[in-house]
Amino acid sequence: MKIAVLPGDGIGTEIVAEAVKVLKALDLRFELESAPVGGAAYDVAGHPLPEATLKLATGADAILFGAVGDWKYDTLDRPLRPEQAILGLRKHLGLFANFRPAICYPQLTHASSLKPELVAGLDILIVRELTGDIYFGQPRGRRTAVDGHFPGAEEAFDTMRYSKPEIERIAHVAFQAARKRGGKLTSVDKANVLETFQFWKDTVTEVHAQYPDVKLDHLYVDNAAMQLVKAPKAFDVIVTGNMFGDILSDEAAMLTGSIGMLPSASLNAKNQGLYEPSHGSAPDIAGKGVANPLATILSAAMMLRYSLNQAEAAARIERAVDTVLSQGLRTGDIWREGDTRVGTVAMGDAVVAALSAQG
Ligand SMILES: NC(=O)c1ccc[n+]([C@@H]2O[C@H](COP(=O)([O-])OP(=O)(O)OC[C@H]3O[C@@H](n4cnc5c(N)ncnc54)[C@H](O)[C@@H]3O)[C@@H](O)[C@H]2O)c1
Ligand SMILES: CC(C)[C@H](C(=O)O)[C@@H](O)C(=O)O
Ligand SMILES: [Mg+2]
Repeated sequence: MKIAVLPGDGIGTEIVAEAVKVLKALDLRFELESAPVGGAAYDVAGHPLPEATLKLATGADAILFGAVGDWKYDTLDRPLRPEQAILGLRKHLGLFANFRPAICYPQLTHASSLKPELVAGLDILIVRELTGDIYFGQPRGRRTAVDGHFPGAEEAFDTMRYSKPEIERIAHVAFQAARKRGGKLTSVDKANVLETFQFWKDTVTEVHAQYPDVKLDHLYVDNAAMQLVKAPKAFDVIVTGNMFGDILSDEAAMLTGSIGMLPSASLNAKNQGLYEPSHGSAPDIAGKGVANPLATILSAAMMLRYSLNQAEAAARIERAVDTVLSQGLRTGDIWREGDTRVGTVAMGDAVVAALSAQG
């Protein structure tokens, strides 16, 4: 089993180091090989996704990814910015199915942005389509407007588009996930305004015919954003497009206590996967040793389960995370009065200690 380790920049290097430590503490045989990506790769190789990094990722059984991006690269041409590395990996590897589970650990109900009773027992799954939508639609660019409110003015444009097979395959993934869970799927769209999302809604409805055991409902994205903070436990699985999924998953993260708690898995048709926390490189806290590594550690657990066929080892990591939270250990983002505040490394060490205590 070969794991490509791509820490990236910002807190990426700090959090991935902890996840690697946890993986090495398991009694498993795998080969870990690291490569620079994002700003770190731009700094040494002049490109955020160098050929060698892409080759390593392509040949690996799974990829453990940290985070990329920093405001200091914002003046670069778009193709050279760190974020293009993660977008490029998703596109090159066909990682269309992104799973973002928002689980509120019982120990963290008081760290949630919502009242504890609204999030106690929360366990929802966002299935985000990851290789289409306005993120990748062509054409895009800048030009002189020939019509619109200001003809003759400079304008910028992107294209929102989804093909039927793209919607069908993510719908199948989501229905199957819902079938294994609570049997309820909510498709989130903006069909009242956008043709792309009327097509999305129609297509998801058609695919539903193959999953009569799953209850399907549809919500407009603005209502979904509101319902997520009003009654998040009413959801089970949410399926949505690339951009809405990006936004709703950050919102859902705060229900669990912090964006530092939300792992993710991005899978392709061959079940090859890239595993990364849902958050970014957090330039505001990078280098300070305070970032929460648990989303990355939990992403490593998802990697063991989904790509490496090691469900038992995955469960061990999840139990170890539960243990450190029960011990009252908290990084700053989830710390509340009475908890023990720890840094990134101490949190990783505690997870390793909890693993060895399992025997
Ligand atoms: N997949 C990725 O690599 C990814 C994801 C999101 C954003 N980004 C990029 O990251 C950069 C920063 O973006 P942003 O600030 O909008 O989002 P961000 O997710 O990096 O940070 C948002 C806020 O959450 C906090 N935060 C994030 N992760 C944390 C953790 N593990 N522990 C504690 N606090 C944490 C940060 O300190 C910040 O206050 C941008 O360049 C953005 O494009 C990359
Ligand atoms: C960094 C950025 C391109 C990325 C996205 O928008 O998909 C991030 O926000 C995420 O959620 O993984
Ligand atoms: Mg995001």
